[in-house]
Amino acid sequence: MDISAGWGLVVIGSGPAGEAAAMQAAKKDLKVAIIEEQSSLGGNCTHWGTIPSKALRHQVRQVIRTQRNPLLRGILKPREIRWQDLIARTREVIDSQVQVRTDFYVRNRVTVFAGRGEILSPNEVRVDDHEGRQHLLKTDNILVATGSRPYHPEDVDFSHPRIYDSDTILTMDHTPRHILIYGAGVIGSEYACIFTGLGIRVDLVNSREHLLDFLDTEISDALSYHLREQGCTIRQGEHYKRVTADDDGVTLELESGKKLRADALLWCNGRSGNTQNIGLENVDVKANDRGQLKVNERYQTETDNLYAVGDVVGWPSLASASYDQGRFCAAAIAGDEVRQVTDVPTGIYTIPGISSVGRTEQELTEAKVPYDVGQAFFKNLARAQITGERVGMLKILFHRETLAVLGIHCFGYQAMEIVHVGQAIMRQPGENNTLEYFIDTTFNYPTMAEAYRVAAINGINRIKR
Ligand SMILES: Cc1cc2nc3c(=O)[nH]c(=O)nc-3n(C[C@H](O)[C@H](O)[C@H](O)COP(=O)(O)OP(=O)(O)OC[C@H]3O[C@@H](n4cnc5c(N)ncnc54)[C@H](O)[C@@H]3O)c2cc1C
Ligand SMILES: NC(=O)c1ccc[n+]([C@@H]2O[C@H](COP(=O)([O-])OP(=O)(O)OC[C@H]3O[C@@H](n4cnc5c(N)ncnc54)[C@H](O)[C@@H]3O)[C@@H](O)[C@H]2O)c1
Repeated sequence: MDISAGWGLVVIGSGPAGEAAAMQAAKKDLKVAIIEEQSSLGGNCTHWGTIPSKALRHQVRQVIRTQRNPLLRGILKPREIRWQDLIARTREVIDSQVQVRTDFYVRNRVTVFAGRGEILSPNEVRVDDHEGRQHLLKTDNILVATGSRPYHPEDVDFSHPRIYDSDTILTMDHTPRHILIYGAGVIGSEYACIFTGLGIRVDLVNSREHLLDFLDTEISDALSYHLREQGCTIRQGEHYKRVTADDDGVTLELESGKKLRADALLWCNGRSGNTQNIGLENVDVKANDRGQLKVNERYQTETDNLYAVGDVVGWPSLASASYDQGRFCAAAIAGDEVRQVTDVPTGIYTIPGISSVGRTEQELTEAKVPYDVGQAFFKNLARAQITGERVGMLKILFHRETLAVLGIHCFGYQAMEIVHVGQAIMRQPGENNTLEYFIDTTFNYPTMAEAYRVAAINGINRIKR
């Protein structure tokens, strides 16, 4: 075994959380090693989650836009597009991301171990590398950034070639005409839009009563409406009883007695933290029943120099937040101020997309906050008319007396980008957080961001009536 000592931080996992922590620790002059068991860096985010799903969505949006454009309509037939071809283009994006990320480690002199990491004690990690060698790393601190994987109930046969999860769907070598999606969380809803955009029949089965019920109700209803309009059948409040598959397709039997049959099934119901066989028993740390670790405000587990960030600690389980958690954790290890990730915006890449930050109307009503609403409908904006992206709205929730912005909820073209304009104002201290900013500031024209001025004027007019 190859033994090395003097490491300041050993990171297990090279997703957004591990990468950001490794870079931050290196900037703080710690001697850093990172261990990754996949054949290239970037984590599940780059290889199986965020990046491939967003690259697929982008291509499908281009197809949809082509269909809407009278000059281009007919050039492309969505039903003739092969899933494998979309995946091939997606691979190009993944490869570019891997290259960029690999360079970060080289430039910041972080040592990469390609293999599986296992914690032996609070100061020792063993690596079983891909060449069959073993390395023992002696370190002051260990960071678990092992991410998550799709949750697999035991009674569903995921080895069957017609049953997929959000990882294996990227290896599907045929283009189904009809797909069942079980689980209408963020992953299920995003993939439902990707498949309906390709003209594939989708049955989206939701175990809850409303789609994405943590969202503003109007926006969640608008998403249901648009998904249905695009040909997706949404079945709410349904639970699976049995999944059976054969050479020709899959049957999903529901507890309500319904039997749904299609060419393939995509299972999108939940994720589990990757904490199995990483040596937690050697440091007296236990994961919960979803494989997640409990951490304090410094991202520290019950063992002093053992830290955890990213999906493995549960909420919010987003790449966006994982980058910040990794950075904040490494800074705290290096002795900087302790910072936590809060006020995370929601960015859901359905078609149309959804984004929000701050509180919802339901939450403000429950908390008895005197608020009002300013709205802008995209169909009235010049930019939306030019691009033909007329579906959507921006809703600003603000305090009726102080005019402080309390929540931004956006649905439609560029929603995930324009939410940040409102977020920047919401983050201003005291009286600087004001709806009036959008009225007193000149915005470029014609832009989607103009929606802020329209919505703010609409809101002010309501309270001055
Ligand atoms: C389909 C899908 C779409 C998503 N879309 C978005 C989105 O649009 N926006 C967003 O913000 N988030 C999105 N997410 C969530 C986001 O991908 C995750 O929150 C993010 O990947 C978590 O980062 P992480 O660093 O914790 O771990 P991961 O990205 O899961 O990476 C963990 C890494 O650790 C490695 N590892 C595990 N165990 C070991 C071990 N013992 N030794 C060595 N290496 C190990 C794994 O191989 C993996 O590479 C999406 C997720 C999915 C599944
Ligand atoms: N655009 C985005 O931000 C984006 C896109 C895709 C995924 N994600 C993230 O990926 C995560 C997974 O999303 P999802 O749609 O699969 O599921 P979800 O988190 O919405 O959960 C779906 C259902 O599965 C249950 N569940 C979750 N984990 C379980 C487990 N380990 N065991 C048993 N039941 C479990 C949940 O209670 C829920 O009823 C979310 O945290 C989401 O934030 C984000």
